[in-house]
Amino acid sequence: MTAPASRIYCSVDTTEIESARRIAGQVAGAVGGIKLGLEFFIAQGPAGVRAVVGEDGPPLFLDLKLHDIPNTVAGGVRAALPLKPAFMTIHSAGGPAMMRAAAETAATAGAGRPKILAVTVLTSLDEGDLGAVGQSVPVADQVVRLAKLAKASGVDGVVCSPAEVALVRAACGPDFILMVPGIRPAWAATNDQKRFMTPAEALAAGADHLVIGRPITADADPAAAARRIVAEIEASSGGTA
Ligand SMILES: O=c1ccn([C@@H]2O[C@H](COP(=O)(O)O)[C@@H](O)[C@H]2O)c(=O)[nH]1
Repeated sequence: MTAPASRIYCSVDTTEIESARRIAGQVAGAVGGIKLGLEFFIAQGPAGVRAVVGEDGPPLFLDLKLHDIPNTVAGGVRAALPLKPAFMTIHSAGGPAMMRAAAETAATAGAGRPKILAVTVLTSLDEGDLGAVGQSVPVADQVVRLAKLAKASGVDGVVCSPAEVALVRAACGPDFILMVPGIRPAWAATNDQKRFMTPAEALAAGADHLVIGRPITADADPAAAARRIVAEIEASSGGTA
């Protein structure tokens, strides 16, 4: 079984390069990679990303959640290829042609291509929120529906909450990548996350990777928080995680 630390992407949500570099340095070795998303990318762009992860830095999860017409999303993926992200995100709600365009564009980068992950239903949403946007279905049904569509559209995996991991795994098979935010240790604030579980619960359900931000980055000692999470995972799995 892969070491738990290597399965954690620390979400560094800040507008500041120095703060991002500091956190990335603090958690190095205690997590497997760094996730940079909209907040950082809008403020600092590709040069900021390079300043944080560099050429030989930790694996990069570039979480830009692209959602546009196929040609525009393909262009966004193409423009990101020089950053060599391990993972990139698009929204599954963009539809099959958009997802296929993203996957085909990523494939042009060859063996080191980014894996394309399709966001299903954001972990900050519950059934009431889905109803408000006209999707009056159980959240789990919608997540599984979008995950199957994503798989059929050629992407590498999805972003889903821990609550749907087992269902998506059963529907999409062992090789489909499940990147899972909405992770909250029992001692952490839930913030704006509505569908969440502990790190150990998410891994036991079948998650491949965990996305963890504020429980680590808002802690006075991010490295200690990351190590505490890894220790809790190891303890819960009896050392087999
Ligand atoms: O459904 C989703 C998709 C992406 N995210 C991102 O993950 C992190 C979570 O950060 P926390 O501080 O651990 O809540 C954040 O960057 C989101 O943009 C998500 O939470 N849910």
